[in-house]
Amino acid sequence: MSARIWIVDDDRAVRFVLATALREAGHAVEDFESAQAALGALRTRDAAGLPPPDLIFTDVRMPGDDGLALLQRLKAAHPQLPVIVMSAYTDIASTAGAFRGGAWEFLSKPFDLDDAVALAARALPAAAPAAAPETAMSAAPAEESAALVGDTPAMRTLFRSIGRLAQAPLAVLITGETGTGKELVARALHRESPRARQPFIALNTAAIPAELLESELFGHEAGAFTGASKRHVGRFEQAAGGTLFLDEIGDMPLPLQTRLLRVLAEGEFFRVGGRELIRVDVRVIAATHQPLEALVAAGRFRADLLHRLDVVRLQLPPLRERRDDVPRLAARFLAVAARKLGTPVKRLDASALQRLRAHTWPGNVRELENLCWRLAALAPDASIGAADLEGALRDGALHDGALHDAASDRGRQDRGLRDSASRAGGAGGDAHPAALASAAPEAADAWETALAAWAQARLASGAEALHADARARLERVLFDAALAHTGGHRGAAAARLGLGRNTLTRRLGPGRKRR
Ligand SMILES: Nc1ncnc2c1ncn2[C@@H]1O[C@H](COP(=O)(O)OP(=O)(O)OP(=O)(O)O)[C@@H](O)[C@H]1O
Repeated sequence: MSARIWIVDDDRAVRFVLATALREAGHAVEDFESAQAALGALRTRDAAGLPPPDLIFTDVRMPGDDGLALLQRLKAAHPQLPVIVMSAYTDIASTAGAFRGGAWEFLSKPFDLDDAVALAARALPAAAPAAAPETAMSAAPAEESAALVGDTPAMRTLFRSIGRLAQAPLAVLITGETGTGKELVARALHRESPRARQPFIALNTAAIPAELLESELFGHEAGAFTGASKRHVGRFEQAAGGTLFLDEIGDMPLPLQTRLLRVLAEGEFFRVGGRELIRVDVRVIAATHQPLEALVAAGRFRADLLHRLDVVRLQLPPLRERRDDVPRLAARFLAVAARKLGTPVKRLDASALQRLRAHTWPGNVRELENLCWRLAALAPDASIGAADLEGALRDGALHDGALHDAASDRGRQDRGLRDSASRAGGAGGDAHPAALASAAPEAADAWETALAAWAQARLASGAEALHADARARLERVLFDAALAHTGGHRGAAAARLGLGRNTLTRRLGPGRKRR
């Protein structure tokens, strides 16, 4: 099919090669070196009663009006006109900006000419009506939008998908190994969506004890169960109007899966112990490092829930499949670490980069991030060589669980620690899990993660007197464990705990049976 296609780009070489390829494909092509020139030509056609071109390719960064401003004007005058936005800047802010403005497709530069011609062929008959530009624009500054680092083909494809998906209110399932950036992607989807000004609420299903999960998700009324002294607003309600990110969805207990499915289908629910029907508009983004199909086959995950969550799937590639991103990720992490540690920025020399390229990264980007923090804190010189890496990689393997299959659990623990550190506020927010783990290896124990999650949940729900509550729970667990160990013998249990017998007895309270 022959069509009238315009190309707008200040780069003459791009105009030339693209126009030539499109002409060879049988199209009538005109090219313009600026947005103003193209708009002038469009006005002339409009005035003469001639139809607009069938398709426009435009670059983003050009002197004068940029491609996104051009897109806006084109869409205002001719909403049906398909526009393909081209750019070397494939960050999420650019791709999302293009799709938000109504772009038909985003073409990363440099591109393959055959791909560009094929894209044009698809755009011409398909020419779907463009989405109206959203009024609720992202409030995030460009720098923050670029938080997801990557320039490999896999990441460019991902950024394009994020830019496109952010506009659609579809359920998204993010899959990928631990540490590949699933949560970061979920945040980007939210930040670039029309919901950006509403809350983004994350819940790590694996980090919350199963018995607390239901009330965490849906809230509870005062008196709903022992210990529920006040009404608690669940994550669904907290996320009203925004996005709820359910991480490690594969770990959700089956009964709760059933409840979640019903809520997703009906858009309404009762708080635990409540009678008031709560309606909320929430976009759910789920993530998992587990093969959910296999869990379905094993009867551990509901097939119908999978279908509801898995409307669109984003598969994040492991770092070993995009090793070209390692240097820029490392540079970013070293810079961030230096800023937070207040030290000069360190750099990896060629030998170090080569060594990192050879690494298999079982802990993915998180492993690299932790390594960079260790190096920022511990490497002796500003220039980091391959020799400096050996110790750090070895430590990392131990701390990140990279030598074992524990990478995913460790990842969760790291995050639990970081969350609790950052919620502690002030300088604590800058403490990095790797630094904490190096200082006190036992700090990464799972129970601290669970405690952090519990504390966060309680704080989020407005609970007070947390310390007393936590201490009571800690003691109960410790006492029970020690008593179980000593066959219920209080004296022996107290001795093992390093407490006096009377202290133990007093703290156990009158309700406990003696031995
Ligand atoms: N492309 C990226 N650019 C910059 N930082 C990244 C990128 N991907 C991941 N990270 C960083 O790596 C760490 C792990 O990312 P994230 O928590 O999103 O991974 P995840 O896949 O959700 O992990 P898990 O499966 O363990 O929950 C985070 O600190 C995140 O900021």
